[in-house]
Amino acid sequence: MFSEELRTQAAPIMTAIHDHAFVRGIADGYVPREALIFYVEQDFQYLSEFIKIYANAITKLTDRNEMKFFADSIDFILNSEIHPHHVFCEVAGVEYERLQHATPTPKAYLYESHMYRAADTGSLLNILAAFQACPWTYNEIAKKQVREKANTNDNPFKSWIDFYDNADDDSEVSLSDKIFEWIDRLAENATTQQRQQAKQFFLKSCELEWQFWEQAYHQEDWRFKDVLNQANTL
Ligand SMILES: Cc1ncc(C[n+]2csc(CCO)c2C)c(N)n1
Repeated sequence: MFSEELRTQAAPIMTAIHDHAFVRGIADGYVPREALIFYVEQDFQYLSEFIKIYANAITKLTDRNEMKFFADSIDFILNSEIHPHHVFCEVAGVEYERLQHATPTPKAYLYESHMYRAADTGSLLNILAAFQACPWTYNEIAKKQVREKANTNDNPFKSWIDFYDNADDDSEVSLSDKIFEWIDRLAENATTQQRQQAKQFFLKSCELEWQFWEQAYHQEDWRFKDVLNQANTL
């Protein structure tokens, strides 16, 4: 199965995500305040682009069920995905509204551009492969933390963990499992070259998920951020 190949090849990246200091911090109940703020600022920007890319993907579909999947995903990001941001803001003691005007950092910009590049190929297989790192890695993080019983009442991130553990639990099959099934159906009719391209999109997105945690933990920004910000005011 193609999706098994994807999971197997992404395993070292998934392990590094589980072991990342930010992700361990969520399980342990402590993440430095600056890291939380940086994450929310960048994730807000990233998710706004994500919505636009999903909307763009709908234009490539003819099947109503498939359209519904992307429409539901847009609804989820707009209306539900703000909850985990509120959790981080509460722990950091900052107002969410104050974090909604950041300039995308190099890694956020790279991840967004990577998704647009997948969309530009016009291939639904590439789009789903590039998207899939997002629900897959978050669901894996949450499932592992629930198995480790990290979501105790005294963990300030309890509701973050529960959110990503339950987010796709309204049916037996999780959202990321459904996307993997969809990827498998498309891969059956794809050439070896098309499958390789989709795999590249998936694996790079997985690395970019790791990079997203990393940049927030170390607050990695543009070296000449002041120049960029100044240009906005002129
Ligand atoms: C960098 C980054 N990656 C993944 C998510 C989580 N996430 C965003 S949308 C979605 C499901 C809908 O497709 C999930 C699980 C995030 N917030 N930020």
